[in-house]
Amino acid sequence: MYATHFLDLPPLLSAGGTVHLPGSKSISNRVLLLAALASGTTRVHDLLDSDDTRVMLDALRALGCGLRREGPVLEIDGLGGQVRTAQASLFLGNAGTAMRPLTAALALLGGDFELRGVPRMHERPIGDLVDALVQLGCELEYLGNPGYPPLRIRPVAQAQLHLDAPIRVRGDVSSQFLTALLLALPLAATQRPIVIEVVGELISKPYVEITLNLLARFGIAIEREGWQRFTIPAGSHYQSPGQIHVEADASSASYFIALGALAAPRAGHDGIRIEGVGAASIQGDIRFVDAARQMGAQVDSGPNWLQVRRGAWPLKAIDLDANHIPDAAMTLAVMALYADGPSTLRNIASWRVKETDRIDAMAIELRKLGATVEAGPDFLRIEPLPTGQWRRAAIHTYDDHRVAMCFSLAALNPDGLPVRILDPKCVAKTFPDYFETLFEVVEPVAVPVICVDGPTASGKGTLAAELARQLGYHYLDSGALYRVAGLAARRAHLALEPSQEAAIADLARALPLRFDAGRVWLGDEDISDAIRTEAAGMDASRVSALPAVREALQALQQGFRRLPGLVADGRDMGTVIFPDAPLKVYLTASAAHRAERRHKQLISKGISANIADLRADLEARDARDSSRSVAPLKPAEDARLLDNSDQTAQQSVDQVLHWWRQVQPFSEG
Ligand SMILES: O=C(O)C1=C[C@@H](OP(=O)(O)O)[C@@H](O)[C@H](O)C1
Ligand SMILES: C=C(OP(=O)(O)O)C(=O)O
Repeated sequence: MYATHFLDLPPLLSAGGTVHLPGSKSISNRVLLLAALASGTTRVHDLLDSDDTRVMLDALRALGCGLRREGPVLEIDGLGGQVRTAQASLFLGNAGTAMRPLTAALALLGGDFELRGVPRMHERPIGDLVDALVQLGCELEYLGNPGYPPLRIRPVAQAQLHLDAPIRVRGDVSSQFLTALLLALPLAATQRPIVIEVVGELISKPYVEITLNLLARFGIAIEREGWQRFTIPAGSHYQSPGQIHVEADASSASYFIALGALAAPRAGHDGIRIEGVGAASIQGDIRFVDAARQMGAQVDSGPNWLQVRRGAWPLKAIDLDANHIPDAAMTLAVMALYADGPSTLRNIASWRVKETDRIDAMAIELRKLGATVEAGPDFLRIEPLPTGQWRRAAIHTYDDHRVAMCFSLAALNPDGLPVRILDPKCVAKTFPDYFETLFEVVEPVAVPVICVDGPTASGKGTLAAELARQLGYHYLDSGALYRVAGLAARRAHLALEPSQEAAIADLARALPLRFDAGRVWLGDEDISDAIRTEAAGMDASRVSALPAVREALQALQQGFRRLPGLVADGRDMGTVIFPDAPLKVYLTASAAHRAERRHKQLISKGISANIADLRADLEARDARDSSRSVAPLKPAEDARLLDNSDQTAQQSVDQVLHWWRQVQPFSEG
């Protein structure tokens, strides 16, 4: 997951390959609750691991539920209708699928509970569900604004519940209120049937189908008359199915279906293949496939896979009542930019009460890209965005995973512009590795590289590693490669001189080298410390003067250029290895400053050193590095010079980030 302030997506050229998507949020959280309420142990396969499921798991654990991980399987010991903890304060993040169903279940289970979430959760309505539960005789109290979490639940005896009359619940704000009652009321239906009546038009109906389907898997067969009346038969009790598999998330699939529809085919691939969800899905969002086809996508499917290829191009505009696919329809709003006319998404009022006001958020951010958008109380109308009119935008994501994921598709724009996604970690709600998964199947126009070259002890490593951290980019410490080559050559008893050039180059080419969490590995050995000695530095300088060794290491270094970008530090990054890098920095400091820094570094490691000697060594090394015939140490012609003699590390980082903003500007407004 990218936990950076922003993630810059370079313009994308094409896409192709296979993605395995994480489990469905809607299925995962329903299964967790049902397994917790049931008698017996349930083994859940392929459960989604994300913020929304984590808050549900934490809540179940707090209620006394036994949870065990066995590799990819989670084992849940059901509570059999009895909570083991009669008092708890539960934090449910921004998970509607945890807050709403747990409210109903806990109101019926009996106990003293507080349910809270993130600030936005306290703006998401729950009044219709609370009204239904109060009608039933449950005791709930608002701790903040009436109609919204946080909530306090107090115990009531089952005998006090009014189960004779139908329980009426509004269905036009969120289907999760009905889902919550359906999931929880079997707790009270042991003696008599319970009837639920929906007031008003039920929205997001396919989510109620998921609920009914999973209840059936846990032994509860709900009878329904249309979408208005649901009966939970007398004698209902949750029975664990033993094992249950969670399908991949169909809403998450929408971004990859769209990718297949939008992107030019990638050489050597036949469109995008999505594994884990397909035509046999119980998730309503699989119907996104119909909408994508209507826009021109070619989609083939099997029971649990989809294969998507670009069909009509540009896409065909769409006018759709998207009430049945409220989550996936956000993806259509970005696809509409690539259509042959204006597209309209209707009957989407519920977007206004989800992770953010999604109608406003989509309109604002689409306009930042240059689009003309009309936002109404329950619709969005989006004009296509012609070539030449796209703008570089920093997309505000409103802590809404879907805003972040759908706007990544703007990186396919025909104007070849990058897109900045602010706060990319918001995808953690349902798809923590979304961007990593995307990067596996897209081909960028070019992967951006920032080169930081300069003499020894100029602070390149510190600067480059920090830049990489802040940008979410990969990091290449090319100096380490030479150090490793030097170390390997020494260990192979090769003299570090031209007579052994070919042998050292062969060795370098086959180095089993790995950079992992700030450590350097050679095979199974952590050699991070061994390559950091002064002697290893001298050896690195020696082997790096051998042209055949440099050539052997070139391809290895260029292989580090992967999405979303690279910060490479060394001596010839800008001149030889990445000559097309959009930003090259040549970092220097006076020999006196560098000797002083090196001295401090050594002293802090308990190694005694003499500043004058260190300075003499540095100067000798500078002279050797800048006078060697191959790739001598010198600034690239287009490098920006940065003398950090009188700068703090932070000031250097800020300076380079300022240059990077000049090279790659984004409009925030
Ligand atoms: O029951 C569910 O799993 C969901 C129902 C839908 O909400 P609404 O019924 O509020 O539209 C959907 O947007 C949400 O992501 C998940
Ligand atoms: C609306 C969503 O979430 P929640 O389950 O919190 O309602 C969503 O995932 O798009």
